Amino acid sequence: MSAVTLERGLAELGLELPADAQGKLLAFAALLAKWNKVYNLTSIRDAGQMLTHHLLDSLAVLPHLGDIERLADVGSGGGLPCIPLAIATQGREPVLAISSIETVNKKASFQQQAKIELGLATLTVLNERVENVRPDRPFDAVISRAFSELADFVGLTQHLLRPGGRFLAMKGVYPDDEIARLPANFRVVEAVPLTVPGLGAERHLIIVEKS
Ligand SMILES: C[S@@+](CC[C@H](N)C(=O)[O-])C[C@H]1O[C@@H](n2cnc3c(N)ncnc32)[C@H](O)[C@@H]1O
Repeated sequence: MSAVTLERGLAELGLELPADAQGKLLAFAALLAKWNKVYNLTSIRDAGQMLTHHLLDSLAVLPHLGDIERLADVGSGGGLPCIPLAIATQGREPVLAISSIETVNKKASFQQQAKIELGLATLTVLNERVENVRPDRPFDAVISRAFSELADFVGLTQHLLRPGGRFLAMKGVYPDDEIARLPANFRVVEAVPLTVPGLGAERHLIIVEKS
């Protein structure tokens, strides 16, 4: 994993991160690579691809989160995008509290270990099915990456959101068919094309609101 490639990628994304963030991102990638053998966290084995396909891909959404204070990442697997986002927003004002929701115990345990090793105070890991999560306070936004099709995503997570809150779906090519299948009371308010450095594939952030 190249620190230079990461630095270049972050610069291409226009991201200025806290001083220790790059080191923590590289440490997270190393943890993923190490525990992948045991926990089967990702099909990606190559260190360079780990950087582009996971870290930079996760961070590409950061400029589009807005000034939210509470974010839930649903079906977060090995901690994507929540752990790169938590690393990148340490020390941010207002504080961004991120709850990671993952049903598979070994994946949630990996995230909990990464949270401790990387000192991510703003990250909470919930080993639950999203359907069973009842937050004390609703979230400003719910994000997911490779979780489900749009209609299932909004259906399974709408109980987490405050009124006016946003669903943020990280997708590849523009998902016309999935958007067409959204229930009538949900609408796409923005579809942001994302360019992930070194990825060479289409990415979109689909932002949905309940009307
Ligand atoms: C394809 S993985 C994607 C993981 C991660 N977001 C990523 O981009 O690498 C989907 C994850 O959703 C989790 N999942 C599936 N159904 C879930 C549910 N109802 N509640 C919480 N997590 C769920 C699975 O265990 C799996 O880890």
